[in-house]
Amino acid sequence: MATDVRLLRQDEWNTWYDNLLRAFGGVDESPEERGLWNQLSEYDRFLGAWDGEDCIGTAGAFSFRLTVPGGASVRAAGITGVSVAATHRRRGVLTSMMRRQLDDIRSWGEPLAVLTASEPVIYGRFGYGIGTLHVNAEIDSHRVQLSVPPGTDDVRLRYAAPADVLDVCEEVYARLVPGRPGMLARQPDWERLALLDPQREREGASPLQCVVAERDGETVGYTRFRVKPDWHQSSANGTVIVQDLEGLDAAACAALWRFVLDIDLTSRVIAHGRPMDDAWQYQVSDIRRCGIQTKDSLHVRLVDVGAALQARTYQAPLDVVFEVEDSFCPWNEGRWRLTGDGKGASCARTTDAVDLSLSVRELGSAYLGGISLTALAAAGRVRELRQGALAEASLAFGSAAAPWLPHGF
Ligand SMILES: CC(=O)SCCNC(=O)CCNC(=O)[C@H](O)C(C)(C)COP(=O)(O)OP(=O)(O)OC[C@H]1O[C@@H](n2cnc3c(N)ncnc32)[C@H](O)[C@@H]1OP(=O)(O)O
Repeated sequence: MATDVRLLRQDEWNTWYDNLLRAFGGVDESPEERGLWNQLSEYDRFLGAWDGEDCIGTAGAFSFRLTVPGGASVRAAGITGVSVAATHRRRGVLTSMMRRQLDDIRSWGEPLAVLTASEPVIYGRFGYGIGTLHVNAEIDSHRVQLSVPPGTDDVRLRYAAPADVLDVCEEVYARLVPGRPGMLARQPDWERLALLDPQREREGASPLQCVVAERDGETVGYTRFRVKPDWHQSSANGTVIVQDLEGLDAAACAALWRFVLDIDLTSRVIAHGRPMDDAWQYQVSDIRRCGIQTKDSLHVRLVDVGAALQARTYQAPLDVVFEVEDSFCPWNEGRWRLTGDGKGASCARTTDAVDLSLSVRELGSAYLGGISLTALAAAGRVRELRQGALAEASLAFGSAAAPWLPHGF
């Protein structure tokens, strides 16, 4: 079969998108949702695979900026919309698209590629490693109390229509981005995604609601959520489904968490995709009643090992030589000396003796500071060739704030 992988043309978008939706089950989207994704598509970075006239593969790469440890905002391709028609699966179409895409990303000078995976098994072979985890919580709010920090009672909460306060919520979001690796600087129109309120996702819940947190007239946080009433049992047992909850400080966050946990006629709070170090976990009276699970979130690929490793800073001084294996992007293969500290880093080719041997996938996992090199070594995926190098690198690669991707793409 001759498959043609090429840039998507604007007049092909509807066909391309129908193929993508079908690969995910074929459920329709509202015109508003579809229109927004159309608008966000970047034609010079989106690929289609064609078998004659038929679109049989899709893949895109948004032009993101990703916060890395130290706070720099680094160019990163946000891989999206990957699909292959079920009629053409397991014949190498995805592999051809990944080949073209990673070559393109390299030619654009972007050191990183990131994605969220429908199935984590797909992307390791292309050099992606799990770089962030997140928490999914289902909290029994009748059994869990929150002990809040000083200042929480000074935070004023008020309801507002989500669209009416979008600008102030975005200001809060923008202030949080540099402080947490894994967050994405907002690109034009991406803020509208948070307001999409598809009927199919409500499953009996209310339209999106919003509460902003204010102090001295300034917005210091917000939450967007839905409420799903449940009158079927002897008492009301509704559920609060949190979409976003962000605060600029501990008191603002605590006020918002206390609010969602205390809404009358509800007994459960579902909050998925939360940071691993979300503070409420250390404020609740009974963590076992919070139904906590962890899940892989952002998968990270170092497209240019040298540029990526020197774009971040390191928690402790380090000077290590890595031997990197990268069969899919062989330009990364070989020895790299990384020296750095909390102020900056440099990473260059070397012929010096190797300290640590690993594949580019492990570097992707460790890159944002969420998965430790020590843990990867314990799993047999990093080899230490100079005693002490593993502890040194593992400490240096860490991050004070757990890396977190706040939304999918
Ligand atoms: C970032 C995102 O957009 S994530 C979304 C990914 N898309 C989806 O999940 C939609 C539904 N699935 C699909 O569209 C397709 O099955 C895809 C895109 C996952 C795979 O496309 P294919 O063209 O079949 O992949 P391809 O033939 O290139 O496979 C390459 C290798 O990966 C393996 N592979 C691919 N998909 C899977 C999978 N879902 N599970 C296990 N192995 C897989 C293949 O077996 C093959 O292995 P091999 O090299 O050892 O033989």
